[in-house]
Amino acid sequence: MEKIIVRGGHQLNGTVRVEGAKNAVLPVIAASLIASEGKSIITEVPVLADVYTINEVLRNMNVNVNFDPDKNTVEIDASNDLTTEAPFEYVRKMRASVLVLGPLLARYGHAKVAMPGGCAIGSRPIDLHLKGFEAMGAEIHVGNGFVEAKVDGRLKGAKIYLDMPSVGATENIIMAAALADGTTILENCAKEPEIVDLVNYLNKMGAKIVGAGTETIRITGVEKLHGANHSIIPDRIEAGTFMVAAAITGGNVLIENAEADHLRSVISKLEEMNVTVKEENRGLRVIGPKDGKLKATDIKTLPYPGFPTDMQSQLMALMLQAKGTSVITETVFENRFMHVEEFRRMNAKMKIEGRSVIIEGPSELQGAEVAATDLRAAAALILAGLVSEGYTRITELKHLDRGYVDLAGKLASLGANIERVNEDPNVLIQADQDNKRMIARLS
Ligand SMILES: CC(=O)N[C@H]1[C@@H](OP(=O)(O)OP(=O)(O)OC[C@H]2O[C@@H](n3ccc(=O)[nH]c3=O)[C@H](O)[C@@H]2O)O[C@H](CO)[C@@H](O)[C@@H]1O
Ligand SMILES: C=C(OP(=O)(O)O)C(=O)O
Repeated sequence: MEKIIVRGGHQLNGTVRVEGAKNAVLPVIAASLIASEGKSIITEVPVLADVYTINEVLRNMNVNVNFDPDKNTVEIDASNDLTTEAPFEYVRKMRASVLVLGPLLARYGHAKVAMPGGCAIGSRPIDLHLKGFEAMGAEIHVGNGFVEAKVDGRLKGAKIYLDMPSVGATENIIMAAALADGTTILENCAKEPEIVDLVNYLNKMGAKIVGAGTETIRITGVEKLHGANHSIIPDRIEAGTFMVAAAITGGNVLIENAEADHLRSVISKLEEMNVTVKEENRGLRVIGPKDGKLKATDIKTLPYPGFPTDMQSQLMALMLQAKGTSVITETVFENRFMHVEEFRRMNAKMKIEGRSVIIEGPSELQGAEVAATDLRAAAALILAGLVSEGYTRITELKHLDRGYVDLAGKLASLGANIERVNEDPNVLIQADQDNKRMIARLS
């Protein structure tokens, strides 16, 4: 079994570079399906398990996908005749597989994708995606574990109001509307930077879309789209994770390629907590409090530009070190507190009250064996391990690998005492022997 083992107590210093954004590259690769001619070359592609999965989804549909992980590029040629199905084996691994629905429906008038189930952070339905397609004239059929969308001829432009600004629904509806007959006006849509990145790519492919990054997006349908070259924006959540790593260890880290404008809510909370954040030419410099004293604060997760739910668990790790009472309220997902139990195993003092977690800090964190419950929980447990007494062992790394490129290696390059190991689960090791072995390996 693979584990990450962290020995707490090391300050982080130096420079680290963030990769292209997972949540931008997945819709961009899905959108490449729409191009009936030409080739797309996508650069700044992070080498993540999710990128391998979306590439497989496309290959399974007869798209030529050529991923060069050494160059961080993906070349995509979707000009073949494609099949229009995404089976459960992919959707189960990665919910973002549902993002092929919009592009396939736009290009072929048909798409069949396994229904995504719930996941560790909530039930995550796709009703808003489907309502949008229906408003454009598609017939939706849900049965036998699949959702199938069909339209005779082209979709029709429509006025669509989203009940909530869902990121995935905004992306799927924009992609479907790109080839619709007429204009689609999408209101109350998501404003995340990843939406803007997707729209920039679609416009390079020949689409006519305005308003991305605002509440209303206007899509004038065109007859066809072609391949285009595009560079993925930096990952604001990976950047935010390193910001917390610097802050929690009282270090001084330059996070290259971090985009300050995408991180305003995170920067503002860190500053409230007594962390210094400086904008530099190459990125963001984050310096932990000189007196070592982090201040308690409250956060409420919200759609962009509010505080991102994908940074909630990392901030929770930081709040555990802050003096006083901090409150985190999760409003985006119904059940994104699974990591609280794992933090408690590390001696964290906190309680859940409805959609909020109340944290009494600072907690004297102790190393323990903990399991990642989702991707950001994995990162948060590693962050807590950086300041815990003794060794923290984090398992279930499949979650981490979906969204972070070599997080352990990058933290080690900044001075963390951290290692990824492959341990045989059949060998039972006494705690003291285990510790001796680790001391030999890490010190
Ligand atoms: C690949 C990707 O980009 N993933 C991000 C995307 O996920 P994703 O696109 O799945 O998130 P959404 O914005 O759609 O979900 C937000 C909320 O809306 C609800 N909802 C959504 C769609 C729908 O049809 N009906 C419905 O009720 C969801 O259950 C959730 O409670 O945005 C989330 C919110 O910022 C992030 O945490 C994810 O990292
Ligand atoms: C929840 C996340 O991703 P996904 O929507 O791909 O599950 C995330 O990136 O934290």
